[in-house]
Amino acid sequence: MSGSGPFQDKLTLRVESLALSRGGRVLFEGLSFAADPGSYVEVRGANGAGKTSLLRTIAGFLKPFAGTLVLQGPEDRQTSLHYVAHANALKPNASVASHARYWAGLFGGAFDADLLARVGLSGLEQREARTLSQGQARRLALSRLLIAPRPLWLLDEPAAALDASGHALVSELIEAHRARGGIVVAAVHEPLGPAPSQTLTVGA
Ligand SMILES: Nc1ncnc2c1ncn2[C@@H]1O[C@H](COP(=O)(O)OP(=O)(O)OP(=O)(O)O)[C@@H](O)[C@H]1O
Repeated sequence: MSGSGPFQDKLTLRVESLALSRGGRVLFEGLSFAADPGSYVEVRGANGAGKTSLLRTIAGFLKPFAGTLVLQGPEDRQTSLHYVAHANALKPNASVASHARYWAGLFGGAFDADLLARVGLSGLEQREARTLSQGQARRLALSRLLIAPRPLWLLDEPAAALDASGHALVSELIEAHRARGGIVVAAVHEPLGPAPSQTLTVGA
């Protein structure tokens, strides 16, 4: 799929002969791929293969052991991407709405109760995060994707803990983002639904 929306021509990701290491051990080497606007890259691999490490490297939190990783776009890396980690990183005593307001301030977006409805959290706005189910907490973590538009989404097992409607939601979010010219790189154990433009297997 090639994007044609607001992110078209905004960002490209080029990875050449990438090698990553953690704790003095090389996880994988020789990984090359490119992602243009509208791309959806699925990252597969066994537990411990290095999927999360790859996402964290693209996000700029880890340095490659070897190779090059170039994110080319008009803005700097941190304002070009959303990284939704495996852990939801919610504040236990803060409400659903206050998380959304906090992210709106942090990411430069706007709080909008409709977006909480879009991720299936209608009626839960005043609930503290510690009282949410795992799936509801995952939906809240994903809501930040809608709060501020950013061209690159790095998603670590985004559908973890989600029910069938949650899986459909993740698919819809990814397809809509691609249609706007966004790029999605997702670490998964099972296919999410949308046909990937590329599937990478790390640590094989
Ligand atoms: N801080 C760390 N120090 C040392 N080793 C680490 C550290 N973090 C992760 N590792 C190791 O790096 C390897 C890759 O971990 P990573 O989380 O990237 O794998 P993954 O493919 O995402 O796994 P999973 O499918 O289980 O989520 C693992 O062997 C892990 O034990």
